[in-house]
Amino acid sequence: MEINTLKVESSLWIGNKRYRAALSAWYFSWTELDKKNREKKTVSVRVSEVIGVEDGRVEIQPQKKVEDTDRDFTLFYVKRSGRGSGQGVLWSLGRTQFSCPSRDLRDQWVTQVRTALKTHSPARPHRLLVFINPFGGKRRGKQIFHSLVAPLFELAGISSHVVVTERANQARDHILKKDLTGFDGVVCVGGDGMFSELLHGVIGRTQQEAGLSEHDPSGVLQPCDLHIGIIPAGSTDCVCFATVGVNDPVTSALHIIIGDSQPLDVCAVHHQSSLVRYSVSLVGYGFYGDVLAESERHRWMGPLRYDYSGCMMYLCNRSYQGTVQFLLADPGLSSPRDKTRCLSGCRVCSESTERLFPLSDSCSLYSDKLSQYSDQSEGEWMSVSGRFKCISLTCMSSSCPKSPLGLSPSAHLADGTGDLILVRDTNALGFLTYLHRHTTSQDQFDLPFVEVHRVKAVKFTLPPGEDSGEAEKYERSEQNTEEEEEEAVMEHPDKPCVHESSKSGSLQHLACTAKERGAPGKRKTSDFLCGLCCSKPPAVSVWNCDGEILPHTEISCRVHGQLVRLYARGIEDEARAVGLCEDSRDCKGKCVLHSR
Ligand SMILES: Nc1ncnc2c1ncn2[C@@H]1O[C@H](COP(=O)(O)OP(=O)(O)OP(=O)(O)O)[C@@H](O)[C@H]1O
Repeated sequence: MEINTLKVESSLWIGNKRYRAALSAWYFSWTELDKKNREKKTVSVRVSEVIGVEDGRVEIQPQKKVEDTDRDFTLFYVKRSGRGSGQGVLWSLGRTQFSCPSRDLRDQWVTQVRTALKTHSPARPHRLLVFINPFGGKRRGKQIFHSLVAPLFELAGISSHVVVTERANQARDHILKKDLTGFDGVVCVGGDGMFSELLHGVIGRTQQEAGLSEHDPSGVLQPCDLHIGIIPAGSTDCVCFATVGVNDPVTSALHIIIGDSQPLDVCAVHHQSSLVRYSVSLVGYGFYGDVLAESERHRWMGPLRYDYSGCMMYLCNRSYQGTVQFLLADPGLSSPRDKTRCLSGCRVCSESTERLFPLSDSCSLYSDKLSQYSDQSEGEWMSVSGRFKCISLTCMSSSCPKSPLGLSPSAHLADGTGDLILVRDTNALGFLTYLHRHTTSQDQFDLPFVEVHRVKAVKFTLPPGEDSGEAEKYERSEQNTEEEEEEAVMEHPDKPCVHESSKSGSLQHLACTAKERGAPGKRKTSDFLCGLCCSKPPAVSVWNCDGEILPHTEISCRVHGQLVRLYARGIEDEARAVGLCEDSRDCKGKCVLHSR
């Protein structure tokens, strides 16, 4: 079998220790030998996780240094360097310098490793379009890219075209309008807002090219070939956290280099027959909408604004009336309460690929765009009416550092479904219990006022007679305080704001307007406090769609299975990732995958 075919095998030295090294199609392994030729520990690196090989003794960090000796070569590879603050495994750049007995042998090793990389890692990107938001997070995007990421890309032979954005939506517009021939993927250096720009650009462009309308709420969308990479550099990096397991620029860069590919479900949100926005993590009404709206008024607080606004909105103790209709997913496939986790190599997601794209061959996964829903009947629509503290739809667990298991711990990244969580009106203590359970491993769905459903589509309507234009009114009432806005803009002149009139761009207008409302201590908070703190609570909330406020209250959502692909592999199970070599016939179980 090819797996056992050795490309090259010889004695090599690391320092003054002798090793028996072997390169097969899938692994580069080296075993320390003692003076009596007895084997000691073996280190084994998957060829797919080799970043590059260089002649001589090479260092790239903190600065590139090359000592061009003719019997040495340096191997760079993915090294698992422990657990991050979340669920996932931190990656760093492993480096080992080998010495050969002769120059010929050195050249043979280098050539064979490079050939193995070409043959067995075909999905690696060669050319990337990188967008850096210089204002994201702590404004370290440029520094993060140039000091941590660019040297890795260079080592791996990836050429990158870098665009430092000068305005909101520049990245989205660039992807929608410019010639992208030759690019294998697009990368953002920023937070969830930047990711969302790339998501909208990539999906929009793909639909344009396929001649499909994004505005039909029940239409099928063409899955996107262009991969998206995320280098986390924002104040919220939830999508990166949920798809890689850690928020670490080096880990993400290494996933991009080796061409990891994680399909992702996307929820399309429509109002009547217009696309409003795409979401991958949260579409939330009630509490989560109110917290976002409130937090936008306190941007000057930085990331603390979310905690502050969460407390304020909790104290307000609001609830809202409405009707939620939902289309159930097949309960035989998985359930939001089955206590499973969607980890790297998830069985439910990989079986979903076959179910969502049954006519595709493995080389061209998305060759038949219409296969996705062709064999599915719509299924059964259910309806729930009442008063809700919050309504959330999430296409992924939405785990984040504050909630390591997330909004829906058993949600899948790529099974073509979302989890709908309905939290009915309850007393303040009950709701606090629900919220608190997100920060522990206790089951937040095991409460009498909470229900969760795995769904393919959702519709929300207000009670008859309720004004469906309330979200717009909510916005307009905010615009009345123009003087205060001007002051806020004066205080944050470096956050330019672009107002747009296109359908999807209108959201940016809303978000921008909210961003402009940052003046501390000048706002009449009484409009927003209710329940415990004020007399007239609002009848209608707003929708929070991946951190943006939607301009409509009555919306419909449909999950599009595996619509985009990220340079990621889902959350790695540490035990499996750093475990024994899978090639047990070669190493007889003694081999450890990469040193730590
Ligand atoms: N040059 C720019 N100037 C102003 N805004 C920009 C610029 N480039 C991108 N943006 C916008 O800034 C928003 C926030 O960016 P990003 O997500 O990278 O950072 P963040 O700190 O995580 O954001 P947030 O403020 O939402 O927490 C995005 O919605 C993006 O559209």
